[in-house]
Amino acid sequence: QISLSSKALHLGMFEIGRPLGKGKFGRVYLAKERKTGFLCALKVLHKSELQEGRVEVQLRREVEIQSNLRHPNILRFFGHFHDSKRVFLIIEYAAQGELYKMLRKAGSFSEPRAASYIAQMASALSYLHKKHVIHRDIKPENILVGSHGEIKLSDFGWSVHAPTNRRTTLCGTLDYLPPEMLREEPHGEKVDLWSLGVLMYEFLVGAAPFEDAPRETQSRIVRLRYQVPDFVSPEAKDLITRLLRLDPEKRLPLDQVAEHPWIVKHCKSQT
Ligand SMILES: Nc1ncnc2c1ncn2[C@@H]1O[C@H](COP(=O)(O)OP(=O)(O)OP(=O)(O)O)[C@@H](O)[C@H]1O
Ligand SMILES: O=C(O)c1cc(-c2cccc(F)c2)nc2ccccc12
Ligand SMILES: [Mg+2]
Repeated sequence: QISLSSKALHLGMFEIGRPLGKGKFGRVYLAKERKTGFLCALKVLHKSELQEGRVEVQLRREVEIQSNLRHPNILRFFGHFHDSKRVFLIIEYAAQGELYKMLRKAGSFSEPRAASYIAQMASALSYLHKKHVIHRDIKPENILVGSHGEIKLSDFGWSVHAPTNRRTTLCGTLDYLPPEMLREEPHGEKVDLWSLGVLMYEFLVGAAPFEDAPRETQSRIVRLRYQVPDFVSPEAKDLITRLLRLDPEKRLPLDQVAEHPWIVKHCKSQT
């Protein structure tokens, strides 16, 4: 268990290893804490880029939110420090990398595998919502995989404390956006339930339910125009349809997701 006091934090503490990936604002490296040999990921962000991107406030919020989260399916945030040019984030190393890459390689996931992931996501989201944190950017790209194949929700750059009608100039895909966010209306935790339904669909089908050209995607979302292929089991289809509801209040609550027959059937741990 790594315990880093912010005083003692500086780059010298770490042996920098291979690059793990590159995000919009930062490169991420494998790092080893010299004293303990503890492996972690070091996200390096350049202050100049943060200022140009006008994302300083968002980064501070991401750091503030993630610092207080402790859950097996949420990527752990250990600390941060900065020098004159860069901000460094020390985060848990997800040894099996991106779920997105696994999904693209496999095409789609088996129902047992998808059910296990959805159960873990429901557990992470339930923890977050109890703290009135909404993630708002659930998608395969933001889910990493730990050394035992467990999933780790990451990327809290868009998370906020609910409720909010924060205007998000989202530049990523529209595929996961619920109708209320597309309409830039006030929204709450239930936006994550919609995205969980989109995620489940994409795990089982290999493509998102409203995937199309951007304008078509937008109109298909607000009209709830999607179809579930016949190879998807009736139980799985039932859960998808209970999450993809235009009215946020009608989306299946997380505790009922965990007890849904499709989840129970595939997940040993009934706890
Ligand atoms: N903790 C980690 N463990 C293992 N790999 C990681 C970790 N964090 C990031 N990576 C790798 O680095 C890539 C970029 O990291 P990350 O997604 O956090 O950047 P980002 O700023 O969120 O980029 P974007 O906003 O475009 O998603 C990830 O896609 C992943 O491949
Ligand atoms: O020079 C600074 O004081 C500075 C600090 C931080 C910062 C400090 C703690 C947490 C965090 F997420 C970010 N971010 C920056 C981004 C751009 C330019 C300067 C800074
Ligand atoms: Mg990311």
